[in-house]
Amino acid sequence: MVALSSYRHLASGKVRDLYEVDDETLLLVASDRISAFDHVLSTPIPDKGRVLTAMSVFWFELLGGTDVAAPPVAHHLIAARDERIPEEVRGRALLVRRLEMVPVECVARGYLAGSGTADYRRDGTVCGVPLPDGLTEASMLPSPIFTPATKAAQGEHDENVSFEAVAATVGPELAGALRDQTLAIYARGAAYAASRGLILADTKLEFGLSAEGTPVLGDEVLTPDSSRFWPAEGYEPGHVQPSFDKQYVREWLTSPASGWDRHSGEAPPPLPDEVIAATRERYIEAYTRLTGREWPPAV
Ligand SMILES: C[C@H](c1ccccc1)n1cc(-c2ncnc(N)c2C#N)cn1
Repeated sequence: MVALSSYRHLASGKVRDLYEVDDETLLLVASDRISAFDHVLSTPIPDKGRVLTAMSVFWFELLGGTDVAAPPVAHHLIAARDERIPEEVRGRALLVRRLEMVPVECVARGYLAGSGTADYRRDGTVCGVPLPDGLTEASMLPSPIFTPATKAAQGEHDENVSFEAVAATVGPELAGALRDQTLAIYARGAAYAASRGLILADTKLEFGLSAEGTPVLGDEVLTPDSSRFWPAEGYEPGHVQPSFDKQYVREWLTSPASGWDRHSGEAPPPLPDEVIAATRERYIEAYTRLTGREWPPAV
């Protein structure tokens, strides 16, 4: 049995780690860590890594399948079960093909939220895309838009950039292909989520390049960490929507019970057991509602 320590550690994000298995193969590990208000919390959410990994696998299979309605999406997933996946991370790690990653955060938005709302309020556009007057927080957009960003250093926010800036960086042909793939994947994810009573407000995808220079979907896909999921019941534009997965965490951290001031710059306090348990249940509910599969998945 191989140990995780036998793989070279390549990178760590807020809640994920990346290791080298061999020249062509990487191990993408999802931790149980959770971030909120730009802090990685000190209390993990049991099973969060496994649930989000299973969700990515579901989407890779759906998008990469031979569904006649849409061409299969090229992606980096090799295996979710493999003897090269160490026991200690089994179920929350994916064997993926090493790609030459494109340095663009490929974001699609069907609704106005987060930095999209801030940009819109400033000048009526998001990433240079003009939007109609009169939109508000959580408004549904006339049609989904591609709003790329450049990856910021850890702890900083990504910077929204125009399509033209992406074209200047990677060339107009690849920029167009990234936009088309991002919007196509968002559309399929949003339609599927809607059929399960969930709104996919936006998502962030990362791509690498095939030998022919075409986009290959990498990273995690359409998870609550890379996307905003809102319960369709209760959707109402005009205010920040409850996050499907992090609402309990956010409400407790901003309640007097936590004793924490989110604007203090101090680290948040540990979460109480009942918030941890309720959040774990929300991740499992997101998985079962989206996929229609039982939790835990059959081994
Ligand atoms: C942003 C993300 C990351 C994940 C986990 C921890 C820190 C960063 N990342 C993914 C790659 C990457 N590189 C080459 N081939 C690939 N197939 C992938 C993927 N996925 C590089 N960085």
